[in-house]
Amino acid sequence: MAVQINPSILSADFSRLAEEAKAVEGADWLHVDVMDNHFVPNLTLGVPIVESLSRATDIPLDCHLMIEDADRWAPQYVEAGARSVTFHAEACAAPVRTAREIRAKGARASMALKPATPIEPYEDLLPELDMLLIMTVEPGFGGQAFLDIMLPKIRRTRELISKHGLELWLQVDGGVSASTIERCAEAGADVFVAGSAVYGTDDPAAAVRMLRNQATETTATAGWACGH
Ligand SMILES: O=C(CO)[C@@H](O)[C@H](O)COP(=O)(O)O
Ligand SMILES: [Fe+2]
Repeated sequence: MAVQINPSILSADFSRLAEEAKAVEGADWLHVDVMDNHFVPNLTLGVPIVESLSRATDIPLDCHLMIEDADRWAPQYVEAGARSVTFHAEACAAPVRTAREIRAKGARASMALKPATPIEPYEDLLPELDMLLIMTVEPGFGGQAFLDIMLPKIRRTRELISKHGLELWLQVDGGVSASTIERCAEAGADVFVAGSAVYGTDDPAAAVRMLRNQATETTATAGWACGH
């Protein structure tokens, strides 16, 4: 029953991605932010770099697609080596079909919600997913301040997961750091993405360990049970 810490390479040095992956050995997943300059006002990387990175590291890749036309692209990221693929609800025309395609190709299927997107309309879809990502900043950039106003949504999502008895992981992404991770864990998150709080330090592996300890301690005393 362990929490998971996923460093985001958005805050790493893009010219040394393989080394930056080694710098966080012990992390559960490597979080890869794919941005297309349409869904979000920023541009990062695509399928060829995910392919190369998946060959360069043993840490499984958790691809967060901040791109339009997610239905078309999500399966291609599984083929590129991603073990988990997250599409945005706001960018996906057929989330059930897309989630099933991701799973059929052998990866974990995940859906993300921007801060203004409520969870309630998606309650019936949750069994189709392996993870739900609640954005705790507006997507597009690393290093933004954590949005406390997302805590009630995390709490409501955890309640829905419990109500339906699902094995769904609940990920938070954006502004997660030593000063915010406990609030997220207390509200019900069990998978934590951290970019600047990991790669912005001198010792990224130590930052991962510290975040893990904090989240684990909080989870142990929180009123909900971590599902993995
Ligand atoms: O998806 C995103 C941003 O859109 C994130 O994954 C960021 O990379 C998180 O960076 P920090 O807020 O942790 O610095
Ligand atoms: Fe992300």
